[in-house]
Parts: sequence; C-alpha cells; structure tokens
Amino acid sequence: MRDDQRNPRHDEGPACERGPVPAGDPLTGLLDRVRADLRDLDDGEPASYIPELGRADPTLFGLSLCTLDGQVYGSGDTAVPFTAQSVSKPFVFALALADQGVEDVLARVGAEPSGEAFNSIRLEPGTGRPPNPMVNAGAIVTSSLVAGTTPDERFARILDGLGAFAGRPLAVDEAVYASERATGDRNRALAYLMHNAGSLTGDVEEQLAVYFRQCSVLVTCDDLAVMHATLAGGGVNPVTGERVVAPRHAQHVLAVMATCGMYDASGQWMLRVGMPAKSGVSGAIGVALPGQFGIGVFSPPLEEKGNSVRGIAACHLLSDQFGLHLMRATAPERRPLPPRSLHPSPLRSCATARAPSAPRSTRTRTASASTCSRATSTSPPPNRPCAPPANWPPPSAGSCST
Ligand SMILES: NC(=O)CC[C@H](N)C(=O)O
Repeated sequence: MRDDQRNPRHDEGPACERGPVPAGDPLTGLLDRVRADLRDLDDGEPASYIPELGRADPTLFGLSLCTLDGQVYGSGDTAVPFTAQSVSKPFVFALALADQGVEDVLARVGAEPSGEAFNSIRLEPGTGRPPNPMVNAGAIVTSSLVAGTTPDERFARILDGLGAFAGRPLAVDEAVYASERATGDRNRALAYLMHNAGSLTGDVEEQLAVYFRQCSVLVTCDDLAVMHATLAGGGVNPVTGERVVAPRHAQHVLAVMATCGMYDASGQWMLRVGMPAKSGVSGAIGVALPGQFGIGVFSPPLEEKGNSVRGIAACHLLSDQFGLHLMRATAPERRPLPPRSLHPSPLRSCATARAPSAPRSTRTRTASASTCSRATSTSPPPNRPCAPPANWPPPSAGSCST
C-alpha cells in the first residue's frame, strides 16, 4: 500500500464512513485496545510472489466489526483499500451456489479440507475435482460457474455480487490484476491440469482472467465487516437490507469457511478461534459469527501459511476475551450482540442506533457526515440501554493466550 493511499482518519477522530459513533463508544474502545495490544507484533512479511502486493505498507492495521443491525465499528486503517485476494472466494462460491445450485457446484468442486497450502497442486483422484472452493484450484472453478455467457459478463456479475455483499459498488486494482496475471504461472498450471481432468471447462486463459480480476477487487476493512455480517445474517446485507443470497447458501458458505477457510491452518483456527473465517494474501481476514456479526481485519505481514500475523492475533484475542467460540457450551455468556429481540445489546449506545435500512441507492459512502450511510444517528429506540453494562469493556485484552 502506497503512502498516498494511507488513510489518516484514525488520527483525525471519528470517521465518516462509520457515521456518528460517539467518542467513548465501548465497542470502538475495545477494537482500539485490541489494535494497541498488537501494535508491537511485527513478525511476518507482506506477500511478494505477486510483485505488486510486495509494495504494501506493513504498518497498516485496521479492524472493523459490523453488527447484524448494520452498525459498523472500527479502529485504525479501516478505510484503506486493499485487494480482496482469497477473501473474495467465499462470496464467489455463494454466487456460484445461487446460480447453479449446490449439487451442480459440488459436482465440480469438493467440500473437504485439503490440509495443504492455498496453491497446492492436488486434485481428487478419479474425478479431478479440486478439494474445496477456498483453495486456488477450487476458486478458479467456482468463478467459472458464476452465471454469464462471456467472461466479461461473468466478471460483471462477480463485481456486482461482491458489491451487493459490501453494500457499495467496488472496483478493480488494475495494477495488482496485471501483476497477478503476469506472474500467475502456478495458477495457470493448476487451471490447465483441471481442464485436462474435465473439472474446468471453457477457455483456460479466459477463466483465469476472471479469477485474477476477482482477486484484485478493492475492499476495505469496513467492507469486509459488512460482507461477513451479510453471511452471518443468512444472506441479507444488514446495511442495505438487500437479500444477496439465500439463507441456505449463506449457511453452506459458512460451513466451508469453517472447515477450509484458513487453508492448512483451518483446524488450528477452528480449535483456537472457533469462527468461520477466510484469509487472503493481501493481509486480510474476514470472520463471520452466525447470527451475530462480521469482522474485517487488515494487516499485510503474513505468516508462513499466507495468513495475516496481526489478523490472526486480533481474532484470537476477540474470541478469547468474549467467549465467541462456536463450540462454547456456555453460549449465553457469549457477551457481544445477543439477539435484539431477546436482550438489549450491550454494544449499542443510544446515540449509535441506526435508522431502518434505506434503499441501497441512498447508501453511498461520501466524505460528508450528513450523507454517511452506515450508521445514521437517530433518536434512541424505545427500551434500549443508554449506557454500556458495568463489565463493558472487559479488562485489558492482554496477550493472546492460545
Ligand atoms: N491466498 C490467497 O489470497 C491467494 C490468492 C491469490 N490471488 C493467488 O491466486 O495466489
């Protein structure tokens, strides 16, 4: 990430895109503290096998969370654009499911963890299917299954679909696309192998171009939080109110993220963090806690498996501190975000209550506070708490214990 793309807003106070979340808001304070606790964690390096990604600023660090009532909270570099890379894969899988149905998609790509690296060259013996839609081979196939009679049409559907998940129109980073296309011989090899095996049909170079463009779509941490909240909410974007995919397709996607989303670190991730997630080599991680919220984290330095070092640590901290693990038997103690209909949420203050969803066309994000879309302030809704509970925020997050 170049200096001119860096967003200074964290130093400038509350950001427009999040709307008028007031100073001292407890959840923003919590996200600030997680970032502060991890600021000195400087292991890893940005990916460089795609040369353009090697230019990323390793100090960038953003953390956003979107609740199922469409409130977006964030800390740090939450509005800095970066390419989605593999974080695009679950959403394109969702679009393929919507366009082809689950059986036809699963006939072409498996749903089993590979236990191998994201770019591993291993197809299912006998069928030639890639193991799952979260590794490169599987994602090349799922992107070829999105509806469209030409590659341009198919990519237009992908770009529109990713935008519907994010709640705003998205664009491609042409420099990253060109860099990836010029150097993507491993993906090219995988695609030709799958074409030979019959699991990838059509013109291989055209299919690859769609996949490379999909990986080069620009998003922000705030976008990732909204996109994952859309999956967590069963396919409805909580900011725009738009149904993007069917509930069962959102469920299928979350299931595959839970088992395969962190590649050969997926088992450890599920054991320690316990939430469906997807990482990308730009340094992004998206997390969805079903029925609760979506998280977006961005920090370019990666560990050896291609996952963001600070992103992993931030998710560990959040999961540990708030008992977010899906397998936790004492689920009622999962503190953040109890269903609105059952309890007042401890994470919302009166001043941050959001107005009912406006039509998507009115939800453009601009630099003017008066047109901020994601968290329009209103008068307090009835029966809502005006102050966070006494135990909120919890004691300092400390270091990651898992
Ligand atoms: N893990 C990733 O984010 C990999 C995506 C990258 N575009 C690739 O194909 O290698």
